[in-house]
Amino acid sequence: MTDPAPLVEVHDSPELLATAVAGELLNRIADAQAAGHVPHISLTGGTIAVAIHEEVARHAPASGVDWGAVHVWFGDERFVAPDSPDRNAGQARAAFIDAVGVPDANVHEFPSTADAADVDEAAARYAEELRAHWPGRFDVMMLGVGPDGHVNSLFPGFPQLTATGPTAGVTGSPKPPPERVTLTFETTSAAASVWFLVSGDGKADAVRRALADDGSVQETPARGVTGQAETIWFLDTAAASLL
Ligand SMILES: O=C1O[C@H](COP(=O)(O)O)[C@@H](O)[C@H](O)[C@H]1O
Repeated sequence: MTDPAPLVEVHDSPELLATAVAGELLNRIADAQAAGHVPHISLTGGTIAVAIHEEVARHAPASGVDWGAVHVWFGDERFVAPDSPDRNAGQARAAFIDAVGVPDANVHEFPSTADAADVDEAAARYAEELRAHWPGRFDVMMLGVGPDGHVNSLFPGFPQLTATGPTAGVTGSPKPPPERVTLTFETTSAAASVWFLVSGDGKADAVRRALADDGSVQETPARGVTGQAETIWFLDTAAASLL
């Protein structure tokens, strides 16, 4: 079976993009729960992700979502202190997780520098977390995209692009902070729905390269992720300007 062709949805502003994605995410979670399923979602870090998370918090009360029956994962993490403002998990907690009340047992954070000696140990510990608590499928995986085409902490030309195993440690990241931990393509390939979230003209060329008929994953890592059921590119007009 071939993966379905990616869909592109363009919104007039980053704010409208954030509201639309948040609404769609709440609908997907509520629908999955109505069908008797416990959804597992994977979050991304980055600017537009925080705006989306804040919209999730704003619309959560009317959504009918049972936050006690949702599992939250992270696509990548900066390997920093637990209270560092750089932590993707800390940003997501502040934006919506703590406000909506997902139980701590269902929030699967990557280890921080307080929990692991180095990025490789942190990656191994997250792989163990996946083995223990993940059903082998994400309902929705949200992915920010860097101007260089990176997703999660999978950077152009870096060895993690061909790593085997579910997770990988990263050192010398071109985007600070330099030490990170990431899901690999082996794990991102288990997402039913992959949603790319991209805002701003600084990302327009990365979006163009990712959606072009040809090109390489080594140059544009975003080309390496597709959803089993759907792949949607949620863009604002600036990010879509070179399509
Ligand atoms: O460092 C990261 O960057 C990307 C994209 O972030 P953005 O601010 O350019 O939108 C993000 O997807 C990733 O999770 C994060 O660790």
